[in-house]
Amino acid sequence: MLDVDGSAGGGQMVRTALALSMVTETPIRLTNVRGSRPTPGLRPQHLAGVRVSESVSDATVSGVDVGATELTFAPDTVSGGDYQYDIGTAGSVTLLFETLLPLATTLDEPLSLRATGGTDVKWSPPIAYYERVKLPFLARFGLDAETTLHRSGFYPAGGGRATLRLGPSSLSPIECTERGPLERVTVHSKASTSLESASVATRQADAASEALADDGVDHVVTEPAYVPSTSPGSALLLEATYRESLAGFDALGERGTSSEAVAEEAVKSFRTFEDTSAVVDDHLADQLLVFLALAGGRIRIPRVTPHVRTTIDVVEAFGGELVCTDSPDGTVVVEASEPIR
Ligand SMILES: Nc1ncnc2c1ncn2[C@@H]1O[C@H](COP(=O)(O)OP(=O)(O)OP(=O)(O)O)[C@@H](O)[C@H]1O
Repeated sequence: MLDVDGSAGGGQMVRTALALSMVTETPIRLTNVRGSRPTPGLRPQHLAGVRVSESVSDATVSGVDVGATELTFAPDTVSGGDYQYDIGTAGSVTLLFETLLPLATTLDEPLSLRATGGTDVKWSPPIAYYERVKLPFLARFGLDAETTLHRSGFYPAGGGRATLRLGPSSLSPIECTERGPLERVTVHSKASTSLESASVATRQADAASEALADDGVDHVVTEPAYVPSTSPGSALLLEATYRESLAGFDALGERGTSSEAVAEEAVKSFRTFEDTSAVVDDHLADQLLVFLALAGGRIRIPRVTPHVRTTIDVVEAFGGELVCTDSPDGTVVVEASEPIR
């Protein structure tokens, strides 16, 4: 049984360890789960990841409870088919998808997961980021995956629903060290129907469009959407298309924050990224590493964030090696010098 020490990180270490355990068919013992967080141990959204992984890989597990700081997970074979999971809170649906996404590389038949929870919640990829940035980027390297949004779910009630569908995939090496010129930015804005009278989605889109126009950035704005949801909320995504890459910059509305401030937050992240030569944004950077470790290749990321560091630690526990080389302009090239398997 492989020991994976989670003391340096949070939920992402749990998800990455589960995914690599299933892909490599390696039983694991996870210790010091979410050791660096103020409330260590499994939270409901991490428990969801373990439970779904248990179902799809017919795993034998022990120690799986909210608050558990140690658990064992011994997968059998991953089976395709249709699965469902209700996180029960506004816990992130996309982070639940994260646990299964790498399984596309090992599947013999399609797999789908219909999940209920938060689709646009803090500290996780909003569903539009998944649909417009992450999955299209990985599709370029052979990942067959798509998401369908059935209903948006915001904090605190959640109640959002989305389906992830995976097809058997064979990845080519992720070689991506130059992004090429910016071709355009696409602005996607949505808000709950209850916020339509305040024109929230429209104002977010207009403010983002104005700021991009001031910067002389070629951009298009998709029709602002008003969507049914249990709790009110709003989300904005700037999808930046470069000749060789995609990057995303998102922000969520919350009580006390103006629509214009939401736009400003997303535009500011885009401007910061534009000032670098990185190929992927800070979030895709850490989310891609598991695929880099499986497929091989090299990517240029903005910097080594704590999430990047701890994902590299998990990859190393599974026998892979990701080497970071600093570039003179401050970006970092991560190379899979030793892919897993
Ligand atoms: N705004 C965002 N857009 C895209 N991705 C995001 C965004 N915010 C966070 N992420 C991604 O979500 C993941 C969050 O992982 P993290 O381990 O912090 O979360 P967690 O499972 O909620 O656990 P914990 O509660 O321990 O922090 C990371 O991959 C991060 O890059």
